This record gives sequence, C-alpha cells and structure tokens, in this order.
Amino acid sequence: MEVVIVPDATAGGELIAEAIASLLSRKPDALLGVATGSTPLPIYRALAAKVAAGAVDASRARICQLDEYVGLPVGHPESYRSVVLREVVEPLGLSEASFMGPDGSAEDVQAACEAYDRALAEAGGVDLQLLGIGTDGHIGFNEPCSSLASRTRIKTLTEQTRVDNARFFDDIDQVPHHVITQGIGTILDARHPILLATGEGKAEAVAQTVEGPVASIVPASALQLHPHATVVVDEAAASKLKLADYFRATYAAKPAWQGL
Ligand SMILES: N[C@@H]1[C@@H](O)[C@H](O)[C@@H](COP(=O)(O)O)O[C@@H]1O
Repeated sequence: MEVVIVPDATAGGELIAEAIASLLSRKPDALLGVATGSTPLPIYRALAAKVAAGAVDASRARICQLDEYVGLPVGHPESYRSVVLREVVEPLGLSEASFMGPDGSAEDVQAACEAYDRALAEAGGVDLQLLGIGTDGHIGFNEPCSSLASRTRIKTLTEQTRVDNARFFDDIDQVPHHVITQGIGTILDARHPILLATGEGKAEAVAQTVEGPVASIVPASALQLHPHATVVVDEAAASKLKLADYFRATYAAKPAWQGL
C-alpha cells in the first residue's frame, strides 16, 4: 500500500484529481467509483475545475456509487444517489446516463445488491475507486466485522456511524439504520482504490488501516491485500503513523512519471 502525506485536504483533493485526470487521458471511458461524505469533496471540486478549464476531458467518464441508504424516498436530497448526482455528475457536465448505483428503494434489496454487483462486472469493473474512512475504520458502509470477502449487500449501521452522519439530516431519527454497500471483496476488485482521510478524527483509523493487522474489526485494513492501493492523508490524519517519515521520504523520491 502506498501512503502519501499531503499538507492539507485541498492538496489531497488536487493530487487525486490529477490521478483521475491521468486515468481519463489513458482511458476516456474509465469507470470511476465515487464515495460520499465530506472528505472527497475537494477531489470533486478540483476535478470539476480542471474540466471547466478544459484541462481534462471527462465527457466519456462513467461514475458509479459505493453505497446507499435503504428506505429513503426516491429523490431524497441526502440519498447517496442524489449526493453523487449533485456533487460529481452535474459538476463534471455528465448526464444521469453515465451514472450507476444500487437501488436503495427496491422492494427486494438482496436482488438489487446482486444486480449491482453484476452491473459493475458487466461494465468492465471499476477502474479507480475513491474511498473515505469512517471513524471506526469502515469503508463504504462496511462496518467493523464485515467479511473481508463480502459482496454488495445490506448492512446495519452502528450507532456511531448514524451519529457521525446525522449532520446531513434534520435529526438523528431520520438517519436510516440500513444501507446497501459494495462489499469489501467488491471494493478490492477495483483496479486502483484510493482512500483519502483528513483531520485528526481519522488518525487512529488511518494508523490501524495502514500499520495494524489485516482484520475485519478495521474494514479498511483489507486494502493491505490489494496490489495497488493508495492512501492519501493530510498531516492531521497522519499524526499517529509510526512510519510517517518513511512514507514522506518514499514519496519525495518517487519518479514523477509514476503518478499515484
Ligand atoms: N458511507 C460513507 C463513507 O463512504 C464515508 O467514507 C464516511 C466518512 O465520511 P466523512 O468523509 O464525511 O468523514 O461516511 C459514510 O459512512
């Protein structure tokens, strides 16, 4: 796993947007897996700015969703489908046709999960999967003790995650208990997962993800099993890494042509 320490969230967003731009120049119809939450917003802003400036052609990019709440009414502004359309698809000038995600309002949730995994595979697989991290080390909505081999399925949120996400709703009672999430096995199928973590609140989860054992109690630690996973962290989120100096030196000495 490559760990890149950047000064702040803006720099992290710029670096990852650059990696996406580079991917799109090699593969214009790349399938980009996008995450929700506050952390990836600087990536989407930086990428949209590059598109607006004509530096990147994203017109053939395809976007897919990582996870979704179960049971929110179709079109709810905080459904992850609405969030991804608002924060990623529209700013990149793409249409809804370029977007795919699981159906959180399906009556048969299990069938919707299986259909989504099939759709991802039929689309050729995810080229680059953006990830944030929960304070408990979750990726997507794979809460602690999720199977490291899991596929897209329904999960129950921990109380901590519901509390963390309550800021997007009027009150915590509106935060659904159930979600659909790409499984950890599904996420590991992506050709290049990139996790961005910023702020001190993520420092412990980052240290366990990068330097702890691979264990389902810290779902993000499964990224250690991926041959090409990148973890981008700001100084605050890197503050508990024992090998921070090594990661800095390694990245400083990396040939620029390698990119992320
Ligand atoms: N399902 C999302 C995750 O994909 C995201 O990584 C996490 C952290 O969000 P934030 O970046 O706002 O801290 O929130 C939610 O649980």
